[in-house]
Amino acid sequence: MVKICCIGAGYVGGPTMAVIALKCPEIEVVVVDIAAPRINAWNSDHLPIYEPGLDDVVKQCRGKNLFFSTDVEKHVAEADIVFVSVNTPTKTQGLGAGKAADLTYWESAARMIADVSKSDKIVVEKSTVPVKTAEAIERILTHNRKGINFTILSNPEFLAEGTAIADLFKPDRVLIGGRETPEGQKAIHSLKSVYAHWVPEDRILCTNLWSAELSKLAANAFLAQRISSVNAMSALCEATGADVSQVSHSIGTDSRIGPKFLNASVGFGGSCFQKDILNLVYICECNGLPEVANYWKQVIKVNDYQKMRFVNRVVSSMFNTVSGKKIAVLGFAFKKDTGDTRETPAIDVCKGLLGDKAKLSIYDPQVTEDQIMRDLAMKKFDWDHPAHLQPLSPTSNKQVSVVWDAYEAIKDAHGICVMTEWDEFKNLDYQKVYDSMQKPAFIFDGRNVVDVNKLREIGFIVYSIGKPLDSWLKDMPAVA
Ligand SMILES: NC(=O)C1=CN([C@@H]2O[C@H](COP(=O)(O)OP(=O)(O)OC[C@H]3O[C@@H](n4cnc5c(N)ncnc54)[C@H](O)[C@@H]3O)[C@@H](O)[C@H]2O)C=CC1
Ligand SMILES: O=C(O)[C@H]1O[C@H](OP(=O)(O)OP(=O)(O)OC[C@H]2O[C@@H](n3ccc(=O)[nH]c3=O)[C@H](O)[C@@H]2O)[C@H](O)[C@@H](O)[C@@H]1O
Repeated sequence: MVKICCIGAGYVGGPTMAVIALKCPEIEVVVVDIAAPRINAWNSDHLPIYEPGLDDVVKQCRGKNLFFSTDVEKHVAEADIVFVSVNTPTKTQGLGAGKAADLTYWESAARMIADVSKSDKIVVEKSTVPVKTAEAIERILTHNRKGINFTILSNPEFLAEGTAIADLFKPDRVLIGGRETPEGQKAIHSLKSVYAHWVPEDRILCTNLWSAELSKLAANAFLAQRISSVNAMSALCEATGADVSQVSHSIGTDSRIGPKFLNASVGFGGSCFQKDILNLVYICECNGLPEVANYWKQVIKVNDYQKMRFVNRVVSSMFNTVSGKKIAVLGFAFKKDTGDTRETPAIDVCKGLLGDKAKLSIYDPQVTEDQIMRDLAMKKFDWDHPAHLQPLSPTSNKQVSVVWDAYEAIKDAHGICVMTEWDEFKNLDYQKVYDSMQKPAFIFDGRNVVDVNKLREIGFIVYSIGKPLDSWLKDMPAVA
């Protein structure tokens, strides 16, 4: 029986391995992690991450050919294929701070693999890593060699949160990069045969190691760039009376551009876009390509601009101050159908409003009070480390309350900020909402989910990203 071990039971390791176990009943899959609470949760009825369809997949194979364990060394030693799906945060100190990837967790995983191995292994980079990481990992693995052969492959993951199971069941492509040597090609073939259980062969792309590593960074950079491009247009739409949804639709029907990833928003969030682009920028700088670095840096700058533009809209619309005013924040996750808050734009928007002394009442159907308080207190980039290395208790904030119902959050508020596109925010009883608020009642829609005309009829002053401005907002500066 082929044995697979995955180091890192997170958003990628957990769902990816669960799907491999489901589709390959003859393969034993063990997911290991240093974080005991995470492993305990994977072994319980309350999985550590919320992902539609995941519970069902885990229930079907857990205890049969899918296992979760903290016994990292034992399972790595027994495995034929070791996936490494650990954190690769942005460095906060030293060389490359604020940009370069921190490979501490990857390096310690590689050293451990080298130490405990007693048989040949294929080591698979699942984490997103800087191009050429495989070279460094190979050195660590082979330096400690006791006659054992390690073959390294790059197999970056392209799933998106909220649709992880659907993405894994039917991926646009699976990418496998390896050395162009007989051993490298043999390892590619072995990994390919795992995915071939359910992925059509023409969707399994095989490249050299560096192309696979770079393709992952390039894919995220291109996706994020589309959002920054449409968000840049949204600012121009507001200034000119054009409607960004109409512009997106018009350009998206051009088959060369395509309709996806053209939704203007308060800004992109999530654990990877910013981190991976910063990493790309750093690699370009290190390779003496400052113009290329600056080109990609602009994608992040526009994203930061979009979040600040939103805060400034809120404050300037509400008579240039939100001090002491209750603002309801609807949604905190970085997108719908996930409880993940990593780099969510809601953090920057909330911090901006708190800076102007607003009182926030936050509601998200999947995010706990504990998590929100942690996020609002955490330093930039600190979230991307294993749980046991993060601050233990969240700092309470008197200006923030977290509630478990949208209407409760909204009651007596001066304004509403929609931060996540949860479906339930489309279907609120907005007449009831309006009646329960202070007047004038403002709604700032950072996700373009509300029916602007209907809300204006009720009496709301509505701001929607990139839409023709409410007459109330027309004379207000876009950036206060
Ligand atoms: N979250 C996502 O949607 C995607 C993430 N990625 C990449 O995948 C990698 C993992 O991301 P996530 O799963 O989101 O992170 P995560 O933080 O959810 O999971 C990483 C896990 O690795 C564990 N870990 C760290 N060092 C370890 C070690 N030495 N031994 C055992 N366990 C260790 C941590 O305790 C943590 O549970 C990152 O490189 C990320 O850029 C790629 C595609 C999608
Ligand atoms: O490497 C990763 O971590 C993953 O990053 C993204 O996936 P994810 O961050 O989970 O979610 P996306 O659907 O890409 O959304 C990212 C952010 O962009 C925002 N977004 C997305 C699309 C859009 O049109 N407009 C927009 O503002 C979302 O609201 C969200 O805040 C990529 O889509 C995945 O392919 C990749 O594997």
